[in-house]
Amino acid sequence: MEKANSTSGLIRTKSDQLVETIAAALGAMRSSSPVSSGEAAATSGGGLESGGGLSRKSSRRLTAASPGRSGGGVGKNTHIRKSRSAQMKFDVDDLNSGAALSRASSASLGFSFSFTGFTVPPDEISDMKSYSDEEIPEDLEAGRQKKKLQTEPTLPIYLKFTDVTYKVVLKGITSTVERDILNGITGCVDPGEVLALMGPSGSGKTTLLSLLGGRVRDPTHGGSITYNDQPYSKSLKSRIGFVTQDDVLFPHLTVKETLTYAARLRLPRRLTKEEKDQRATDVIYELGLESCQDTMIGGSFVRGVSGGERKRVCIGNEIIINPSLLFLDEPTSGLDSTTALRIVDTLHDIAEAGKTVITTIHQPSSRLFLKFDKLILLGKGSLLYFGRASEAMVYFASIGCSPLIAMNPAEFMLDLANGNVTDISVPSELEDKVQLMGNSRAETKNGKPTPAVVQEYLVEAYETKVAENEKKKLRTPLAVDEEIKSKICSSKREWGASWCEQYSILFWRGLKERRHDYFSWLRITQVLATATILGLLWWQSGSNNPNELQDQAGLLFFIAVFWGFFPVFTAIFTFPQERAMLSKERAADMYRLSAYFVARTTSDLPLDLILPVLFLLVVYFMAGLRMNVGSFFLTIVTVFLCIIAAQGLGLAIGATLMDLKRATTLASVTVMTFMLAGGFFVKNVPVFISWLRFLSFNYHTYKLLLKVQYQHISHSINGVKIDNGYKEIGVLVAMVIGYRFLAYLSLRRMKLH
Ligand SMILES: Nc1ncnc2c1ncn2[C@@H]1O[C@H](COP(=O)(O)OP(=O)(O)OP(=O)(O)O)[C@@H](O)[C@H]1O
Repeated sequence: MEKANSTSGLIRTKSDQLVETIAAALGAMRSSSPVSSGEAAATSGGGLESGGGLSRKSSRRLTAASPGRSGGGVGKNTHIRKSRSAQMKFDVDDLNSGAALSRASSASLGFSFSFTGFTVPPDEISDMKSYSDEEIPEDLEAGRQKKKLQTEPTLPIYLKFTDVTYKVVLKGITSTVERDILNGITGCVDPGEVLALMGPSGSGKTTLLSLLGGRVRDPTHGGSITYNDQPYSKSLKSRIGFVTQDDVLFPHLTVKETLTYAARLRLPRRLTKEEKDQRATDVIYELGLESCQDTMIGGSFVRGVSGGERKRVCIGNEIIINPSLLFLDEPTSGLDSTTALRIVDTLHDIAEAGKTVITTIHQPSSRLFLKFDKLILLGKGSLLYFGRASEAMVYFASIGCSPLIAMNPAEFMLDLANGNVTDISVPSELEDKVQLMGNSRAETKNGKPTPAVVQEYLVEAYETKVAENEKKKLRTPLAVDEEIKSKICSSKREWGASWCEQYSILFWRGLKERRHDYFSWLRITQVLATATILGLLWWQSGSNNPNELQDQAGLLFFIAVFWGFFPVFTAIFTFPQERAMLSKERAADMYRLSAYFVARTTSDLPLDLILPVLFLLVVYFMAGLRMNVGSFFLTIVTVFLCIIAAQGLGLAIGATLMDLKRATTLASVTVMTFMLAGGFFVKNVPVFISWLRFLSFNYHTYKLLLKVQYQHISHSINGVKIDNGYKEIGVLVAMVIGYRFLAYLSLRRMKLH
């Protein structure tokens, strides 16, 4: 209480002291700001209610004085008192930045505007909710007591981008069209700042974010993007955190498992496993995920954590590496305003620790908007505003665009960027233009300019009034330490774990993620049911005469086909299904592709090998196949070889096509061809197509199974010659390796694309 009193005392004293300075500052501002003289004149009568234009420091002071964030005791109506007194608390810098102009221009429109959204009329103030200490909402209280993540200092990175352009080539049936996605975007962001990229859907936010985050290594983009005045290099990958728009997470892992595996893979090797696990725990507490840490992430078909929690896990996955630069693509989309606020608060804490944070945002609430330091407003790929978020309204007022009714600043700017000027005053310049042109190109039904005309005006206004100034500011050379320079320029990658550790982590992660598939009763029932039906159909079949032999050979051929067919169709899903995760993790240099590939292909083996054993245990004895241990064991080995070879083919098809529809089509044609060429249906294959047999794993498996069962009876069964079997084993082993190598190469190629 004492603290609160002394704080408000300080505020009063400071504001009193500032009163004189304000008048002088306003005078200075009138001459330096791009705002029209009429609006500047209004400033003097604007009053001091607005909090607009608060700098990062001062906006933080304002936040600190709001309920829930306040450390001191608060009494009845203190919320209002504090907000208002905090609004009184601005520096000369803030004034110079034009904060007062915002008030002036809005006051001139008959209402007073503040960056907390709307300024509430005095008679409504008494109705506003205030909090006593006991009443502080749980969520805010949790945020207040949130444990801060302790991390070592990171390399501060100053991100600068000048005249960034990007175009795509759209190939039609008859022609090729080039489409500009970004047209000369310029801006910068310092360590400790949060830059928001705002704009309507399709305005180019994600594209710009991806370019800045080094995710689009497309040489066709123009302009320059530098990190501490150095171009992008591979070593930056481990200093960049990138939270994508879609939550790419494993649905069956728990929150804790997800973050722990990320920590073990991504944190530097010098940290022990315990330290890495501790970091994961710290992040869980930092993001307030402790209550759901043992809950599965969930997905479309699995119930899991909530959308907000999932988003926080995605952020956790990136902040766990203590990145210097953190990029986020719409981290608050689809979340309620309190959860969104909590996420943006977290981003602020991250920035406060010296990191550079860039986030795209769709339609922030006014409370969220207040929290951004810098803002880029995009409209159809063009820059409509770059500068301090708190000065955006002042800027738009200066070019004659102001809200006519109380409006969330973000909503106002998005309307403008969309060219929608309903409830927005347009400059006389633009009105004149509409009247002069007076045609359908410039005018809509209600006499308002068309979106295209508004857009054109905004781009032009920014280019003529602000762009050059901003560019000059960017040109200020930044003193970069040589050591820092070398760290950024280095193209050496730093893996968080050795190859073997990566393999082991990925192997166990794969087992955990697919543990439900492993013990899927459906699969087990399917295999056992097929085995039982086969056993009944071939019940105690013999091999004493050619007819019996032919029947039994049919069973052996079916076994070869069955265990060639299933593995192909399960393996083709492997890489297409994990494509998003693989791209995300490889883009962050989490592991070597070879470690992932070997781990992914071996973590499925235990189940793939258990199922055929179960199958053969049923079929072998029910069908009365050759009764000795050696034959049973060799039958199992033969089926194993067939499974691993067929899996290789499935992996290769999946990895090459990376599209399930095309992959299943190709796989079904291939499997059918191999089955037909397998030596059971056609004995006299024409010479010109006989080579097809040698590609068929069914043929080699069938031959080996015949050899195991009947080598003591005959040298030729059912038209198939039985020899020593080495050739078949050699071909199957070559297929096991060859198809996998092909799959690996395809994955590498996918990365290059
Ligand atoms: N590779 C591409 N090929 C064709 N068009 C593209 C490509 N990449 C981006 N675009 C187009 O560029 C525009 C900007 O896309 P971008 O994803 O950056 O927009 P956005 O502002 O992030 O949108 P949203 O808010 O809806 O996510 C869109 O119209 C999109 O269709």
